Amino acid sequence: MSNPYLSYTTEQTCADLETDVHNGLSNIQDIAKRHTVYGDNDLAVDDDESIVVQFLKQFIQDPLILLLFASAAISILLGNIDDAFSIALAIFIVVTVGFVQEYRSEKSLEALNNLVPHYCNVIRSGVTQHVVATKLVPGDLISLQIGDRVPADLRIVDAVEFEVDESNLTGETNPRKKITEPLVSNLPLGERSNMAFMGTLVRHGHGRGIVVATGADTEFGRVFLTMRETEKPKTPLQNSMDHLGKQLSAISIAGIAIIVLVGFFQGKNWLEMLTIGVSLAVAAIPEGLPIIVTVTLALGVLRMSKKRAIVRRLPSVETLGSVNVICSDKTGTLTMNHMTVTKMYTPGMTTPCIIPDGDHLDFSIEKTVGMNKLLLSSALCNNSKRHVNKSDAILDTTNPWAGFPVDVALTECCERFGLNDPRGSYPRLSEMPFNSERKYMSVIAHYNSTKTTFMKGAMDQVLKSCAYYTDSAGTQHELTPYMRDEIRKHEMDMAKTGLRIIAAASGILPNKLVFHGLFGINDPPRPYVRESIQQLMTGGVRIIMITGDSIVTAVSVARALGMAIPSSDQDAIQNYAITGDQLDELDDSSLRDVVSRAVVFARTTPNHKMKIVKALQSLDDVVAMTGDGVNDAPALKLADIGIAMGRQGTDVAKEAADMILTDDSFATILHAVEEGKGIFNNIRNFITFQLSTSVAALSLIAISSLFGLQNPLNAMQILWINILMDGPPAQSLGVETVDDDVMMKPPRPRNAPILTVQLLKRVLLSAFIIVFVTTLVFKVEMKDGQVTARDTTMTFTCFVLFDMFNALSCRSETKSVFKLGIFSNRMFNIAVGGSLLGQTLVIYVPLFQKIFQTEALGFKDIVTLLIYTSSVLWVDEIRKWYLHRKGLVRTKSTYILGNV
Ligand SMILES: Nc1ncnc2c1ncn2[C@@H]1O[C@H](COP(=O)(O)OP(=O)(O)OP(=O)(O)O)[C@@H](O)[C@H]1O
Ligand SMILES: [Ca+2]
Repeated sequence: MSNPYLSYTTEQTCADLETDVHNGLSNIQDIAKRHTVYGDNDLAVDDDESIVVQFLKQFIQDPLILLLFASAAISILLGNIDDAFSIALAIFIVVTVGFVQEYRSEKSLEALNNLVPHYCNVIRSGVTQHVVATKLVPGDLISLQIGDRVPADLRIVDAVEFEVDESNLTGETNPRKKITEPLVSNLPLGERSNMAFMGTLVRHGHGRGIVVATGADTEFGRVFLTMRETEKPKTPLQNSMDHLGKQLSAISIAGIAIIVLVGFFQGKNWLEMLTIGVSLAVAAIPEGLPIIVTVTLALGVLRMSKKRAIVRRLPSVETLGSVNVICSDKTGTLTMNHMTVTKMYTPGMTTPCIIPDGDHLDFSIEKTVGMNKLLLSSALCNNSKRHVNKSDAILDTTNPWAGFPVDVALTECCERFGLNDPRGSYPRLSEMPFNSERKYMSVIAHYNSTKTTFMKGAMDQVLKSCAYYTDSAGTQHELTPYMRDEIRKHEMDMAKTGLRIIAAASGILPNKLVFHGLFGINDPPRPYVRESIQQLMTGGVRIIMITGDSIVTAVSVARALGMAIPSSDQDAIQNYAITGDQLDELDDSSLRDVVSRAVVFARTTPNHKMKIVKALQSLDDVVAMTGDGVNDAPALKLADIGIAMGRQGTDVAKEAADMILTDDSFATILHAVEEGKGIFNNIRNFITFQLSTSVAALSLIAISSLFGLQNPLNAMQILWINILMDGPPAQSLGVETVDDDVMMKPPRPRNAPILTVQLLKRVLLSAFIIVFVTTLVFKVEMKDGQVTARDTTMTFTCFVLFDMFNALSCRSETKSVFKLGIFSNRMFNIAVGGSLLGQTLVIYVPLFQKIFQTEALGFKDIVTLLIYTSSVLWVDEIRKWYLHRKGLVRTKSTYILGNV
């Protein structure tokens, strides 16, 4: 499809869209009007099907429901209007429960899409504003820089080394260079070099563009709409649920066929047998299972987002529970990224000068000429700036500064020494900006009428370019090897206390600079990080720090955070820490060896992250990796869980990540892993519940058929049991709060099956008790040889109460429900309360009595049944007690005791 804007000049584009190439749109009413015409700039599409249609569809989708309809129709033909009515009502209830769940699952999935709002910089009335991308309209002028996500389809009007990665649209992995000149109008997507498309990512440079299409009109919108028609990919868990469902269906259908045949040869009423058979099929097949899994995952994701971890893809929730290595950035994740200069060193000092804490400008440190030179270099080679007014500080109104935290710390230090911003007095001619590969920043400025280089950065980088140094008096000397060692020694001493070291220099010849000294910058650990690391480690998760800082600083910080690192520096640096350069020297097998024990990776560039993830994965580890920069994206994609920083992170990192931390804090990762493990446990719990009910219902009918007894439950009753099993009680097990003990258990191995032998044993044990006691109750009630309403009511109620007690004990696999607190899961209380209320209506309200063929039970009956049916809970409590006694369960308390 052609696009006219391709062949327009930038002026023609602006004229066509009635906008301005410098100031953007200026008229608020005009913007509002465009917004009403074009709508929000997002891809939310209205559901094309009404709820009613969706609901009605449910009736014809399931073959079992159709079979039930058939038996209702046959009943009418045979004149059993009552039966037909009952069956119809049952169908209605079963379908409604199914529909409500499916609808809920869809709604919660939709809610997930809105968790990560996209922001962008739009220029309106000549002012740059940071706004949510959905508010954009055609004609808006957008400013883009490296790391940004393109918010709509744009015609580029300004491009400086502007390169955009369009792989998610065109599949082309090399970034495409963008230009402003007009082209011909019918180019394929990949060659439209003067346009940028929604959802693509800026890899280099910066530029500006005019919005020419928003929302569903964008190229991405078109792809998205066709993609929606293809099926959504399922998570591994959902797939194995589907698989399990199919297996169970096959087994149940075979079983049911036998039951129906046997009944038929025993000369039972064939229509009744058919109806029971179909109802049994409806009940025994856990068709609700995949939906409950989805809802549980989605609700888990919503819960996590409240704890500031946004999971972008459902499968990640499952993976989180298996993570056994977390590789974390240091600055900003483990530490606050709030930096202050606490020490200064100039050559010749015996000990560094300590800068006292606090904001006071009046402190009694004598500023030597050498210190002045050090400060001046750091002030000139600096990009921090104070926000002029509040609206500049869009992201974080509490922070009055913009710029790298190191730059801010240095400027603040200069201010405290009374050195006001000198950048105005010495105009900057050129700049080498700081980045994590380069590890320094340098500028050339017009200083005392000569072009002078000012440099600051990691010490090795700076020292490499230096040939001289200044002493305290400001006198220049040659930088002898002895002096280099002396400086290194001081750097070491400062770094050992966890300070980040920045060196500064200046000079006329760029490779013969004059070294002025060092700053020691403190960046305190974030609160709760130490505790989180401790908890993760006791849960069998390894924590690795990856940082651009020096090895000595990094080791010191790692130790302060309680990471697994020995207290001797010698040992630590030899065996537990490694630099990026050393990493590059290793062959594959020694790389694996290093990666399997190292705790600190220092002086790394983003490319090292890839190497580390690959090596860890080759050791079969499940790796979580944090990152924020453009260059972190490949590692984030490769990691099993890529984690991007919500505040510091670029859009590129966020798009590549599976999870986003909205507070950038390491402690949040702990919460997410906890939830991930917890959700998986919950899923196992409701599977246990559903399976045991399903097995029990099937065996109950099978056994009574094989022994030639009457049917202990009628079709309506079986369908009612199905609602309890597939419906609210099962769902409520999925929202059980995460147990503290979850972090004591080691991560689940990759691809570990859900159905373990242990789980199956538990299912069979519970099912056995339910079947045994229910059959007994039925036998006792049937002493007269006649099946009366009372008999089935007793059996039916017995089964339902069993189900409730079973659900209660399924709330945890290993922990006593009395320890969990019987009433601690609110949704469970509501679900079980509702089920019991429903059961009461079914046996006491005349209309329902007729439908379900029940009759009122006495108080004594109910008490007896409660005593019988609670057995399933008691037996499971004994099982749990036994597990603990045998020490088969690791809990917080046993762990603490074990450590005393
Ligand atoms: N603004 C800056 N100007 C000059 N040099 C800097 C600046 N910031 C950091 N450095 C130097 O570069 C080194 C690496 O910094 P970088 O920001 O890449 O690491 P980091 O933030 O610790 O990495 P990570 O966030 O992955 O933990 C630092 O040790 C410091 O010496
Ligand atoms: Ca079912």
